[in-house]
Amino acid sequence: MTGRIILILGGARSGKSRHAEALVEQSPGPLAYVATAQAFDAEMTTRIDIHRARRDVRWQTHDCPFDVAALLADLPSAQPVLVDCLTLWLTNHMLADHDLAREEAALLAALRPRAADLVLVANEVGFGIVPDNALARRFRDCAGRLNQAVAARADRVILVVAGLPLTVKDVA
Ligand SMILES: Nc1nc2c(ncn2[C@@H]2O[C@H](COP(=O)(O)OP(=O)(O)OP(=O)(O)O)[C@@H](O)[C@H]2O)c(=O)[nH]1
Repeated sequence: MTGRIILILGGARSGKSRHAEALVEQSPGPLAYVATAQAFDAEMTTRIDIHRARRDVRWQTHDCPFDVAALLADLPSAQPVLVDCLTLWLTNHMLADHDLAREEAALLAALRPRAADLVLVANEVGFGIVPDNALARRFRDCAGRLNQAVAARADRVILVVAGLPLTVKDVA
């Protein structure tokens, strides 16, 4: 059986992570949680602790702020994987001044069909007003382009709004 590639989009606190976790938890464990967040301050540490506490023993956590492509290649194809989230992964590379085109190409190449589902979470950041500084505008544009590229490769794309999932792409 071939797993699906599923992209879950949503705004901050939209419930996208919880929806993604519930989706992956439908598969038998062990389940891989690929965390791209870096805890630079106490607030982020608390957020991460809350996430860790709600994951049960089926989950194996991999902290991976940068090389998600290499990790995906290493994880067993039959293991369900959740990557949370691509927007923080992009932020990490932008702040480190890495070659975004190269990193994105490697990530997209790693989105190959696997035996189990691969679920990716990303923020939809483009709904607000035009940011007033160049870095924020670049980030918004890069995030939007990345979401489009991942969505093009995904079998299913779900937009989570106020905790409610709306399927916007479903290749049967
Ligand atoms: N480093 C690390 N990060 C984690 C871990 N568990 C969760 N995270 C990160 O926590 C982030 C989600 O934080 P939140 O601020 O709660 O999510 P949100 O996007 O605002 O809210 P939702 O839309 O409801 O998911 C994700 O990007 C994960 O990478 C972990 O074990 N380690």
